[in-house]
Amino acid sequence: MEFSTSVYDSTHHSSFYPRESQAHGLSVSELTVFINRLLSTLELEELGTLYFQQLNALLPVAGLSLTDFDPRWVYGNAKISSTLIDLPLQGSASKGGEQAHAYYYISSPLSLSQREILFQLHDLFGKQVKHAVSHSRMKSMATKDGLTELGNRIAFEQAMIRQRSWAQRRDEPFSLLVLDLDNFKQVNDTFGHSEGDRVLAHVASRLVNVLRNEDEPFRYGGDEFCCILDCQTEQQLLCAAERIKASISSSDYLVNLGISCSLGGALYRVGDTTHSMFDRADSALYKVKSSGKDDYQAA
Ligand SMILES: Nc1nc2c(ncn2[C@@H]2O[C@H](COP(=O)(O)OP(=O)(O)OP(=O)(O)O)[C@@H](O)[C@H]2O)c(=O)[nH]1
Repeated sequence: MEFSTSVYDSTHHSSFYPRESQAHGLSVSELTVFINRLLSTLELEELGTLYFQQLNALLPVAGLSLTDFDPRWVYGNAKISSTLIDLPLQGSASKGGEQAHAYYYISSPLSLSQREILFQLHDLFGKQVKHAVSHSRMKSMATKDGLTELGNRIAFEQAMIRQRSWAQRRDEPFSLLVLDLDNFKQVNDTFGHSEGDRVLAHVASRLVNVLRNEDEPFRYGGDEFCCILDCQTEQQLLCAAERIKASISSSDYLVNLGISCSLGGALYRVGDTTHSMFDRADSALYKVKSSGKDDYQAA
């Protein structure tokens, strides 16, 4: 389509806006394509700021000046006048259940037709944002464990692929720890499933707190967790396992419920697949389980 090269230059964000002189002539479908292309280049976290940036960029289409233009994020409602425009932000994060609104304070009163155009532009952009946000939520739901908020098994497998390719390129090993709770079934059986759920969430938060930023915990399934660790020697791996075990056994809540944990670890070897590495860690875990639990081993 011609406008992709003539009206927009996609090589850089700042040059991605419609050129003002041409913007007046844009049709709604051209604007939609423009906004879609913008969104496809954005990280969703940046959307809040960009939402305003793009709307500001589109204002000239309504023949508006940006002078004394003061857009703000506001939650809740405000009175609308010809110099105050209230635009609900579709799909925006809400605070206490209230939708966020963008309020535009404009120095000179707008005509009805200008306000109408502004609303239309906002609506158009808002719809794209809404789709992008729900897409991102769905993506996150697919890779996040709802109970513990850790990455789930899919996220673990994806992270392992990234980690293995990094290890191969850099010739730097990493480690995998598999953790299984001891006596967890007893909590479910004695105190009920929801207490069991609380235990799993508690263990997850302990893992998040005890691990370094470079390390990542996942809930693999049931009462089993995996940690991908930036440990390059067996000694470092065992040290991390000890730290995790100590963190679990220092929780009065877990100890009073009779919960401890068993861990098996494996260091990356050249040619390892996720499967082969997981199998080694899991067989180390199995040895710990069969020799009395509440301990760790590396394969
Ligand atoms: N509350 C709760 N329980 C779960 C969940 N997922 C799996 N479970 C239960 O977790 C238990 C895991 O079983 P096991 O690992 O054999 O139980 P365990 O008592 O820890 O056994 P050991 O590992 O030998 O100590 C089963 O009873 C499952 O029903 C969950 O999301 N919430």
